[in-house]
Amino acid sequence: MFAEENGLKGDPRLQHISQSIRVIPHFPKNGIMFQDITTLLLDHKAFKDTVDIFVDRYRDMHISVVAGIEARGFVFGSAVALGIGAKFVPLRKPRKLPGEVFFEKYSLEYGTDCLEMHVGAVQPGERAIVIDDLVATGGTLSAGIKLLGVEFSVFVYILFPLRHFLTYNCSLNLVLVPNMLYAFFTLIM
Ligand SMILES: O=P(O)(O)OC[C@H]1O[C@H](OP(=O)(O)OP(=O)(O)O)[C@H](O)[C@@H]1O
Ligand SMILES: Nc1ncnc2[nH]cnc12
Repeated sequence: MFAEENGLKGDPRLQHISQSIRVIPHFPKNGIMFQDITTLLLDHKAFKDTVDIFVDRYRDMHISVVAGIEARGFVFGSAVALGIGAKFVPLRKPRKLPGEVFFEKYSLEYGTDCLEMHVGAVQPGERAIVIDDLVATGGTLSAGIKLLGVEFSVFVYILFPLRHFLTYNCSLNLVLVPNMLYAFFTLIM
């Protein structure tokens, strides 16, 4: 579900947020159009509007877990968690979490990686949202969904503050995880 189709059509905040993202060609390697959200973070209004839109949407949905994907999902996810009154659970890159972990390996647009989550961070039946800045191949998001949903049978709502425009259609196919209930919400088409 896109923000524009969900009551935010014509909302000037969306265009401002979109314009605050810098695109850097050929980073970190040739052919990648890197969507740089650090410029959004420099713009207080764009950053606040981004968080507010997600807080307004998820505030009254009985969400008790916001899982943020390292590293950029931490920035947006922790702000949304505070706003809706949920706990924040970091989904981290390998060998960063000190306790016992569940893990999921995945492939990226420029390599392979793995996500880990602390055992005990989420309880069966909790409702969670997974937050990251964008989706490219969908590998990272898919790993995040599996970490939460399959292990704990949680309801998973997915939102991205941003998304990778060029490969979006491909991403949606790849992130579908069978036998799970989840919904997408994105800000920018
Ligand atoms: O849809 P995908 O192909 O999986 O790519 C999307 C992921 O790639 C980026 O993170 P990255 O792994 O570069 O790590 P970072 O946030 O630490 O920079 C981005 O923040 C997403 O997490
Ligand atoms: N094109 C892209 N821009 C920013 N982060 C990314 N992660 C994977 N692909 C990316």
